[in-house]
Amino acid sequence: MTLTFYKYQGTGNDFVIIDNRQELFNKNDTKYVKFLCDRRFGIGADGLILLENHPDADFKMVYYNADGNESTMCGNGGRCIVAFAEFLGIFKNTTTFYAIDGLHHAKIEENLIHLQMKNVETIDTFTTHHFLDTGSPHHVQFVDNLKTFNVKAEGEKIRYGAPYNQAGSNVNFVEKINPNTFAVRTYERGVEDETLSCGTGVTAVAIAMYDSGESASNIINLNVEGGQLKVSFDKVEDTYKNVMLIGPATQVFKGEIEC
Ligand SMILES: N[C@@H](CCC[C@H](N)C(=O)O)C(=O)O
Repeated sequence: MTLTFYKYQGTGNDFVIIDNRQELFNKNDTKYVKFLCDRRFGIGADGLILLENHPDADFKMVYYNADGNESTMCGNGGRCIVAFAEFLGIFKNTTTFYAIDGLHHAKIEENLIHLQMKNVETIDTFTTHHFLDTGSPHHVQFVDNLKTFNVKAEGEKIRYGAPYNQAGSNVNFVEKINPNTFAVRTYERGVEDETLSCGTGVTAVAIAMYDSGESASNIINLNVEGGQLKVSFDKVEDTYKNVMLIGPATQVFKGEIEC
């Protein structure tokens, strides 16, 4: 049997995406998902996404990390699946879909995907870092010389260390470029390496920078290794609402693989 797949990337965070509306994909085969994401023996990706039917929305997103395990929300994957759903003709202009963290609204304007992320109420602030959940858990920490920083080695120590331990956290290292712009490099849990971009990660960085007074702007530019993203939000009392992750998402190729 052959499996048809699509490859997408959003600022260099890359995904295998499969139209699973007929529910033919075996969702419990962790080893097979890991194989599809393997860059040497499989197709190669940071994660795999299934597009499925949902009774109350245009579609449902199911996300797996490259290690083969289903995980929490993926912001760049969310932007890519919106582009894929539009390509399939599921919607025009605006859409709503379900992901593991609830309902998301999205639109496509001038080739950019605007994805509404979940509200953020809690930000834990420490002397060295911030921790918050933007759909996935994120540790946010300033470093000097981000360009030459060893993201994999330092990220791995934090991801597996206390208080995160085995459950882990994604780890974002940040440098301020100007009051509205931050450079970010992310170590991703479940990929267990640096990726070129992390959507929930830059969302966490933008909110943490505003919350800690590093930025007074509610529209923040994020420079990641794979390109540029924007995050906007409104702070209403103590909650960050209307959180939007904005950036490109591109179909790279379509293929078939034996399964
Ligand atoms: N690439 C992602 C985050 C994916 C989830 C993460 N690896 C986790 O398991 O927490 C993004 O763009 O948000």
